[in-house]
Amino acid sequence: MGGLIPMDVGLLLAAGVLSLLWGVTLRACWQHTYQRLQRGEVVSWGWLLACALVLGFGLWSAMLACLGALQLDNIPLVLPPGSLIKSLLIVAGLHALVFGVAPFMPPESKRRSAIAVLLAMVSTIGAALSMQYMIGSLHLAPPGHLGWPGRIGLLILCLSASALNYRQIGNRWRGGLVSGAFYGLVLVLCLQLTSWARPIYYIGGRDALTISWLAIPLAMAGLISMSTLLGSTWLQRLKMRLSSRPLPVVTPDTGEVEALAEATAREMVEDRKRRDALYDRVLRHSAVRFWGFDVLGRQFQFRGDLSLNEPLSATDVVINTEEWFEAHLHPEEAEPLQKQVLAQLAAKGSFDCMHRLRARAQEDVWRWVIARATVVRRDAMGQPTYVVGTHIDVTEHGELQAALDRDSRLFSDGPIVMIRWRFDIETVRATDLGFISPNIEKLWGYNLDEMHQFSNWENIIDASDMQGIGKKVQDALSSGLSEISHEFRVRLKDGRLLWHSLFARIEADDDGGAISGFIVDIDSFKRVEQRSQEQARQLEELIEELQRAKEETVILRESSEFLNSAETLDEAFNIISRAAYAIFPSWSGALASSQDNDRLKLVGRWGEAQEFNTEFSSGDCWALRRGRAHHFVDERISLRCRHVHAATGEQPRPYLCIPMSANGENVGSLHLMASRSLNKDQMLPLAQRANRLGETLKLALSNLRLRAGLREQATHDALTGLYNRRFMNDRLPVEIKRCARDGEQLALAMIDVDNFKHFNDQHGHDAGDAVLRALGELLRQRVRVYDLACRYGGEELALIMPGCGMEHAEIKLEAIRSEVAAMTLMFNGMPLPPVTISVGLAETQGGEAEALLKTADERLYHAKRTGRNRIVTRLEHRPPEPGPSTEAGALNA
Ligand SMILES: Nc1nc2c(ncn2[C@@H]2O[C@H](COP(=O)(O)OP(=O)(O)OP(=O)(O)O)[C@@H](O)[C@H]2O)c(=O)[nH]1
Repeated sequence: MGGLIPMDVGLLLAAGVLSLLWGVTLRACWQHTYQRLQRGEVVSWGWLLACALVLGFGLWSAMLACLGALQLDNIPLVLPPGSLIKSLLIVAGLHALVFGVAPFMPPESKRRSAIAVLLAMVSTIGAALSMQYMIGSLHLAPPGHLGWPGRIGLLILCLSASALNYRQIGNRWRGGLVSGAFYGLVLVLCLQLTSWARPIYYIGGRDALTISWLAIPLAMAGLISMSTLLGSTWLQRLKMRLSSRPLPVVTPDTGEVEALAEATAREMVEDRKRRDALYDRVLRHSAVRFWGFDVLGRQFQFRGDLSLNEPLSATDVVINTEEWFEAHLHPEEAEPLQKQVLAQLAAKGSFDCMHRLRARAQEDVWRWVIARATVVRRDAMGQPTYVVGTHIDVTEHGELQAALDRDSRLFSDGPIVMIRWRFDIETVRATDLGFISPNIEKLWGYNLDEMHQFSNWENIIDASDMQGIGKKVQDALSSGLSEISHEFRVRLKDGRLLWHSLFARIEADDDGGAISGFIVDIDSFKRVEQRSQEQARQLEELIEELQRAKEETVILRESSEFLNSAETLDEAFNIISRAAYAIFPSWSGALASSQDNDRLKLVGRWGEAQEFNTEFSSGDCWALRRGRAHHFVDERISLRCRHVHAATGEQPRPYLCIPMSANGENVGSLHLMASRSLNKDQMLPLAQRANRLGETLKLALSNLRLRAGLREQATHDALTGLYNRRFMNDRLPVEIKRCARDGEQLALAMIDVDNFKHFNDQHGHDAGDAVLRALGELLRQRVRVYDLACRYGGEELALIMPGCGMEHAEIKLEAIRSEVAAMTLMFNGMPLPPVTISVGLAETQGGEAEALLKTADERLYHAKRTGRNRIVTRLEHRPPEPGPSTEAGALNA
């Protein structure tokens, strides 16, 4: 260090120790002041004064250090050049430059720290330049120059001292090295500035003066910055003093001072208790506890209820971190929370976190807590040393949140669609969809944009269902009701059609109306309901069917009984038409009877069965062709009979055709026409019923035929179809008596074919039979309904004519005789010769049948004897006359 500082080891050590002591003092002063200010406590005037003095001393020393670096030995105002004290002061001042400024570096703000350092540098440089000017202008002597060995030695000295000092204060070697490096940099910069300034200084007084003007503002800036820092501290203190209660005036009397001090102390204790009580009450009701965490000591300090639901303790609780974690933290939370906290503590920078944890309230009772933390103290390297925070019990909030989440999930994911739309009061048409819950997309497949387009709703909700809702709204508005419910179908986006139900409230205001409510899917319920309704309907139908079947059975049984008693087909048809009308009450119908040549003719009609032709052949009806009931529903699925007609371009109503056969022979048919259109399913049970009717008719008609056949056989002659002799013998006395009772005559004609033996011999017995059949047919056709034509035996016939006298009987028989004589019969394709008949005619009124028969027979005999082919009404003796020229007559002649 040249001639300025002796390169003496003792001196260096002394300088180091002194600088160390001074730096520690300065640091302690300012740290104490700073911490008090941070806690909002009042800093005493003594501390402030001490800090100011130490800082001022440091600043002045810094200036001296700069001067020393400039080798300005001749500083007359301060100390003799080269003295030990001066040297020590120079080293101490340089060291103080860094540590004097350090307390003004708030740990939380790097920016403010940088500003403080900058200000210190500026002020130091300014002061040095300004001093250089002052001294230079006085002595005009070139300053000495500190060589590089001196500079390096000084730098090593400062680095060592600084590092030791910082280690002492901040307990960190790294911090010491950083601060020492900074210190050395400042020193080197000052020395370099001196070297640069020297040539300028030698130019002359005027230029030096120019530089001094530059130096003066720099020095002033340094002083102002220091004053500002000090002033702000003082102002803060003043502000805190003004806001606090004025301190009692201290009187010179010692006793009074003591009493006052005691009273003040008591008052302060009471005040502290009140504050604690208030603080505890607030804590108790706020479910908040405060805590502090000593990072280095790994201890928690709690202020408030440890378990969050037990009475608060006024005293603070200090507990080891691990113990607290074990005792109060949920096992699932401990590990992740520890990791999280340690990671945040290890990280540089701010520490402000919030997390949720489960803390033990009682044994097996856990409560959710939100923990918030912030760093309030850091070491010189900015690492957190003390963290404060709060624990807020959010269990209820958590439960509420969970409930809200559940509600929200129900709202957004649930099966209920919330909806609100506005509508026009007059038309009840929807005008605006105000709201629809977002779960609509999940439930119906349509997104919210699609739902907000009301025109799309026609595709989504059936028009009739929408009208139904509109009608409900209208009814509610007119009746003053405010609530509606309606079931309707929704077509989902995937095409499914599902039943939904709307439950809504109607509000009307000046702008129109609004409907708010919810829609739920009731499709499964609806389907079950529909199924049960369908089953109930089917059951009802079954019961109805059974009832109908029962009634039908009664009708059929009664009809069968009547049919069994019927003697003729006419009677049977009458019974059948009544039965059909009873079984098919709403149907119209027609009854057809078989005629000759496979033709059928309607013999009865009821209702409006105009579509059935009055005459048709059996081939026109599918039922007659197939021998079983036939039904027609419509042209697409059924075959229509030719005997059923309809207007051009139209098709007939559904109808049924039921054949009526007896012993394999069609005797007629029953035709029924529905009053309305039916489908196939509706028609099938009716067709079955018609089949049952057909089968019953078939049976009854067969019985009728059987009975008729037996009766015919018993009373009729098989060859001629005339009544037989037994019938005649039975009926003749009855008819004679009936006529006698009515006062009428009865005529009896005995008719015999002339020369029939010869005819048989000539043309064969079959030809003779044909003659007899033709005679029987002729008699049936020519006599009145109440006349009885009988075959008396062989070729002899008889005709009983009740209520008929001889005169009319003769006329009648004469006509028959003439017709027989003129009749030409064909047999085997060949004409047969004509035959004649002879007739014996007699009459009676109440006489005996035998006598009448005898008389008639005698007169027949007489006719034979008197020439045949004639009618004899009385016995008279006259010669026989030749008959007409017939083969029989010729033979007879
Ligand atoms: N083909 C046919 N012939 C019958 C039937 N019944 C009776 N005859 C015949 O009729 C004939 C009756 O003959 P007669 O009684 O001798 O009398 P006739 O030949 O008609 O002579 P007159 O009665 O005197 O004119 C007999 O030859 C019988 O066989 C019948 O049912 N069919």
